[in-house]
Amino acid sequence: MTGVVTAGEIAAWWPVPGAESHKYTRGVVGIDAGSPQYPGAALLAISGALGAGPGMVRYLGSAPRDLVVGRFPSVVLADGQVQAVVAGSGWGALVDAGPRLREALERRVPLVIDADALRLLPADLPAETLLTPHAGELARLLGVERGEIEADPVAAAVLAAGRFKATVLLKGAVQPVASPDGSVRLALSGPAWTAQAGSGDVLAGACGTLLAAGLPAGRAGLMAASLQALTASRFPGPYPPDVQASRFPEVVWGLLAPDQQ
Ligand SMILES: NC(=O)C1=CN([C@@H]2O[C@H](COP(=O)(O)OP(=O)(O)OC[C@H]3O[C@@H](n4cnc5c(N)ncnc54)[C@H](O)[C@@H]3O)[C@@H](O)[C@H]2O)[C@@H](O)CC1
Ligand SMILES: Nc1ncnc2c1ncn2[C@@H]1O[C@H](COP(=O)(O)OP(=O)(O)O)[C@@H](O)[C@H]1O
Repeated sequence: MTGVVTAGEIAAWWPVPGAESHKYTRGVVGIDAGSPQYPGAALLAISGALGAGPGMVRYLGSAPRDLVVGRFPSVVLADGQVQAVVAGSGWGALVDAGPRLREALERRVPLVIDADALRLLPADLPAETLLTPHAGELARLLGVERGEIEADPVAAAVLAAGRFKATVLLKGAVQPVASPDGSVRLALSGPAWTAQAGSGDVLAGACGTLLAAGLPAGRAGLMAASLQALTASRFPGPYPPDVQASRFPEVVWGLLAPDQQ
């Protein structure tokens, strides 16, 4: 049986800062998303990362830097220590994905591998790697038709996690998170308002923040996907994905302190 994660589990796992916390202990997430071809993907991934409550976001990608700090002044452009990296969203054809992914791997921290970085997975992925394909990307990775993935997303996620020895969050209407040991859980589901260009980039950013906070990849995937779904349930309507991400904190607070809502 495949269990659905509960709101209570998400609240219990949420990384709440303590009195002694500082930005580096809360977790620094490096975002290598976006490019001159897809600059918006950088902003979307950053909006998702910030909405999940990181200690710091470093921008490591190739989108125009003025665009990034003009929109998000808390983002640090200087390279340095990170505890997790999000790689691949919006790289497009202008980023040389092989060297770029190797650079991310050389940091030896947990990774979210999304979108264009999923085209060239190395044989040995680090522990706590989270792959975030949609059905089209997973079909390409497994060399099967997309319909096969959509017919049984849970089986497809389990197959992929075993094959790539990494945790797999398969995006879509039903969102299984499968681990290499064969276990699988479903994220909470939400309305299909989230099915819009850029929601995946937001989700990757949120996953990165939770990995940087030290959560195992499976929990990070379940928490971030559920947070996005819960936000779309609480704030239904055609909000763009970065606006949805800006409401994440209210939803997190609702999980942590339900009686104060
Ligand atoms: N504002 C931006 O800058 C955005 C940039 N994006 C970037 O755009 C590039 C292309 O991404 P795409 O995903 O469109 O293209 P891909 O070429 O990776 O995938 C397209 C194929 O997958 C199928 N597919 C797409 N989404 C699916 C889903 N959720 N379920 C099932 N099948 C699906 C499509 O039917 C198509 O066959 C990536 O680099 C991506 O990160 C997108 O994330 C959208 C927003
Ligand atoms: N039917 C649906 N119901 C709810 N959420 C959905 C549905 N379809 C897709 N999503 C969400 O939309 C996002 C789509 O991601 P993706 O296809 O990678 O988009 P993009 O690359 O354009 O950002 C994911 O976050 C997924 O959770």
